Amino acid sequence: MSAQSETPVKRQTPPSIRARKGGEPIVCLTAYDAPTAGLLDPHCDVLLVGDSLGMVVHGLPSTIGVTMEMMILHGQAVMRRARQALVVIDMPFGSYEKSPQQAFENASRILAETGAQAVKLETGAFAAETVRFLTERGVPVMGHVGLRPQASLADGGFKAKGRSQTERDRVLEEARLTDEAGAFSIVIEGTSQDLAEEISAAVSAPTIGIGASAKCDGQVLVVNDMLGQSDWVPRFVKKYADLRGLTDEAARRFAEEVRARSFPGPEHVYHVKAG
Ligand SMILES: Nc1nc(=O)c2c([nH]1)NC[C@@H]1CN(c3ccc(C(=O)N[C@@H](CCC(=O)O)C(=O)O)cc3)CN21
Ligand SMILES: CC(C)C(=O)C(=O)O
Repeated sequence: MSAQSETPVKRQTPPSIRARKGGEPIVCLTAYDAPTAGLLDPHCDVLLVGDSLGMVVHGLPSTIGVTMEMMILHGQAVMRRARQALVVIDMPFGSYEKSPQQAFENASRILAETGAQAVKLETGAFAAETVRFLTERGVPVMGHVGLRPQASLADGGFKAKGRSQTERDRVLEEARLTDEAGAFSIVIEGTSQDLAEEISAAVSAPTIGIGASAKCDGQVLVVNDMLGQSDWVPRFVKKYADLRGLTDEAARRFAEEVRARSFPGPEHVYHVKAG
């Protein structure tokens, strides 16, 4: 091999992520566009094209209005820059609930049109049959239990889970069913630490927490939230940067310089000789 040739990168796979159960924590962030995917890829095991993009990128009030077309378009953008991370794409509300067949049609379309390696489904008890149908047919599935944003209409908002024993038992059962149906990993969102710990111990798939404590096999956050770019964040978010502050200050300085006619300067002007 010549010195110039690029070393081929080995990409994470559903089995390589599954093998991380109880081992080195799985690092996951959401990504919705190509440049962000390129910046995050060297640091992450998994990049999730979450349906949170409806709220974070498109300004929708919830994830209910997100479409297959939106997921595919953003999935394609992320796949153009993700090199070694496993890329997982959310199935939007309405694309998988009707039947396992409907789920397979839409999941296979997402995989074929984006080149991503797996899909994620919010897995209430009803979804166990669907997860099995997909995994048996070659579609790697990430499950998602606890606070399920696509259930926000039925729940009356985004509600953390695990407050009553009945609710704890139900979420634990949903995680067990998702695991038995063959999911290669399971997101646990918005639960008490006890419940997250109990689920993580009960399932064979690695769990990836968001607002579910450190007692999971990995962690995920919405990238715009951890960069300090969102105007509102759930309380489980830690901000690692202040992009709102940086953006506001940069826009303010640009406006000031345009109004003062000090931008553009001589170095930003084309000097084309006449003739
Ligand atoms: N920007 C953003 N970040 C996210 O993490 C995120 C989204 N959007 N959109 C999709 C889902 C929705 N998520 C949410 C949305 C709201 C709460 C929330 O309001 N939590 C309350 C506690 C609710 C309760 O009392 O049970 C909180 O105070 O954080 C939590 C997760 C997580 N996901
Ligand atoms: C918050 C993560 C887990 C998610 O499901 C999303 O980004 O939609």
